[in-house]
Amino acid sequence: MTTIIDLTQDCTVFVHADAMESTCNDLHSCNPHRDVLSELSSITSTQSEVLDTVEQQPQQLRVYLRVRPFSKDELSNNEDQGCVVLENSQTVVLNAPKGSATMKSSEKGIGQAIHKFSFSQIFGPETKQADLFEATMKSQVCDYLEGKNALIFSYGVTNAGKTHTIQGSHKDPGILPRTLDVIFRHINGRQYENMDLKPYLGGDAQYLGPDQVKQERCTKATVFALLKEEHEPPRVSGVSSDLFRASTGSLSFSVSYDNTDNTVEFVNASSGERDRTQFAMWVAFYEIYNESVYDLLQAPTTSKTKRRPALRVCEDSVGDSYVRDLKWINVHNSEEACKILRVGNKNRSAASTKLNHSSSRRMKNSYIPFRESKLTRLFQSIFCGKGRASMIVNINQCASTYDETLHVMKFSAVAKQVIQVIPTKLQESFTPRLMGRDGKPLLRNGVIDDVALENYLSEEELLDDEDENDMSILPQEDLLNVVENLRTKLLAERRKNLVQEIEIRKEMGDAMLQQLMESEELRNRQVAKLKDSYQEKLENTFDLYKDALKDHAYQRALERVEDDYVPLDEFIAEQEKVEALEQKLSEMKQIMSGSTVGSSTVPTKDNSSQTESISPVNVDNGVTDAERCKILLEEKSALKKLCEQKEELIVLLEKKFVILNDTLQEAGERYHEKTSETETLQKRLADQTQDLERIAQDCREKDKELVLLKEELVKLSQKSPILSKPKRGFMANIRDSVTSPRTSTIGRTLRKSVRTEPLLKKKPFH
Ligand SMILES: Nc1ncnc2c1ncn2[C@@H]1O[C@H](COP(=O)(O)OP(=O)(O)OP(=O)(O)O)[C@@H](O)[C@H]1O
Repeated sequence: MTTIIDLTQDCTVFVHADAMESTCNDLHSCNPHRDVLSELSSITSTQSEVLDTVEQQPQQLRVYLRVRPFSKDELSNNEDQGCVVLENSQTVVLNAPKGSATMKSSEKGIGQAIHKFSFSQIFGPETKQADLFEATMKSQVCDYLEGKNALIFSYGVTNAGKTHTIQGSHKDPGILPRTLDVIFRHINGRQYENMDLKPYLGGDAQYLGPDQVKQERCTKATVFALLKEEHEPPRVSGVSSDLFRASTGSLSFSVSYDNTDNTVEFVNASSGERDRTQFAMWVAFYEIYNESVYDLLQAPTTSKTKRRPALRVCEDSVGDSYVRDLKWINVHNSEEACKILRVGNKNRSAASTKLNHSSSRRMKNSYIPFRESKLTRLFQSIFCGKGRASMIVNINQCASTYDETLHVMKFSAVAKQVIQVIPTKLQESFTPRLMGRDGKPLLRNGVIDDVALENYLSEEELLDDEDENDMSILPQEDLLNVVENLRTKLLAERRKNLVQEIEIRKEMGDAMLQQLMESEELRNRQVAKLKDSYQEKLENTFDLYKDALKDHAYQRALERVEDDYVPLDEFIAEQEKVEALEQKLSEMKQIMSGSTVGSSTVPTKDNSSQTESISPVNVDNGVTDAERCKILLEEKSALKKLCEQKEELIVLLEKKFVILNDTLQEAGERYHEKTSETETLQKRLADQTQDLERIAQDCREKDKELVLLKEELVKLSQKSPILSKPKRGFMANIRDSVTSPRTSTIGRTLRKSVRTEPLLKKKPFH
């Protein structure tokens, strides 16, 4: 199987080409489960004559670099800044241009501005398509025709030359049409015309019945019909004759499968064997987009809203991955193969146009780890040693895409490292077998192994949709059994799951309730604590404010008293003045009433003028009575005003007096309180002084007693020194304590007890 991939930024396109070799014997056997490859007889061909030295390296992955030339536009846009320098055929140096993120980082001391990479081989801008094919693909195509799997893929940023390298143009074909051309040149005249030998699962082939063959023909016609509306493009054959000259003149291949162990071995070509070999060539074309696999030979849906059906990736019995339900088309020449390529490209561009119109275009691609991607799964076996892989890294030399280019180079370096460390596995059996988890086949001699099946249908297996094995390889009856078994198991699993779910829900509910209650209680406790502390703080603050207000009011009252203070003498003098004036006023009123009574009988127009005219001219210091009266009236009103002011002042003062009185009273009360407290304390002090005196007195008495006792002791010891010796009683101790007070602890203790005991008995401290 050869797989050629165009690994673009957003999707990956695969073109599979499977060539199967077989003898003409047994080709019409219709048993689809026969291990057809084991029946293949040897085929002959001439062996490859020229092998590139680079390609002889035993690497799993060969990584080539192709640098495309600048376009005219790029040159006029100053994209040529010497970013890519080819040191030799295997080493390239990348120089970060000014303004690139790499240069900016290196200026900040992060990373470098110059990077060096080495490849299996580097192809510069001047490399022709034919030269690239010769140098990279020749030996791989040779291997493929010998029965080995091959994988070729390109990787690079957009506009780097991937499509040009893989597909090329009609005038300048890339490695895919060239490969097809070489293959068809090689199998020319030895093609197996019937369509009844078809690729099956990951790496097998199966015979088809007549109905299935009809179906295949119909499918092929349908696929080709998709191109009918197009103008027929110039035929590839015109170019392929050049190709033939360039690439196949000296090339010939041979391959043989051993009948017993299916190993592949080279067989020296002999013309007789070569004539008996026939080839059937099948191609498929699909893409992986956003981790979904789409068949590009499937006619696109006409509906604007309906999505393309995605295909599933399955594993066969030996663990080889394959795309299930993928369309394989039997092709007989490179023209047919290229038509398939055009159909796929057409469907691909139709799908991408539709995608651009639909909202799903704004869908963000989620990151899929390389190990778990569909791409890795599909080509795992090749990366693990069941074939050879080549990666062509495509780059442009533009300064504006330098950072992306550097990223591609780094990725390729890593990919090479990763793939090289995957251990090489031996070629495994091609027999399609479904293996259980314990490694035993599920089907032995057409009978299902119940134990193996039981193990196989483990819970995990049932639930894992992605990794399921393909049951379609079992016979129909067995399939029914498997389906029945699965149904029973599924029901049992569902029941079990339901019970488990109910239990888990209950457990979770209980746990949550418990947690809720606990947290509620904790919260209540915290709230109560907070409430208490706030209450306390509030009360303290309230007390503080109360005190502050009291002080303030008291201060204000004192200030006001000071402001409005009038000395008592002044006040009395003022009052006397007021009284004198009032008296004078009443006298004047009397005088006035007398004069008014005398003139009231005579009606006049103007009372005041009348009064003036008829009043006697009472000359006193030159002022008439009328004038005096007027003055007095004015004085009276002035005095009245003054009186009113003074009365207000008196009221105010009285109020202040009341306040002052209260304050004084309060102060007096406080003073009394303090005085009584002081008295109590003084009394207590006097009591304690008396106690002290009494104690001192006691001490003095005790001292006296002690002196007496000492004297007595001295006397006693002088009188009877012999008697004193054996008597080590109380008195002896006293003597000891007295004679050696510093050294005897007993003495000290005794003195202490003698001194304190009576005191304690007499009056205890309180
Ligand atoms: N080696 C080359 N020699 C001459 N022209 C080339 C070469 N490689 C690429 N080109 C031209 O550069 C342009 C971009 O190439 P191509 O379309 O193959 O890039 P790409 O990597 O497939 O881009 P995308 O990922 O966007 O499809 C095309 O016009 C192509 O013809």
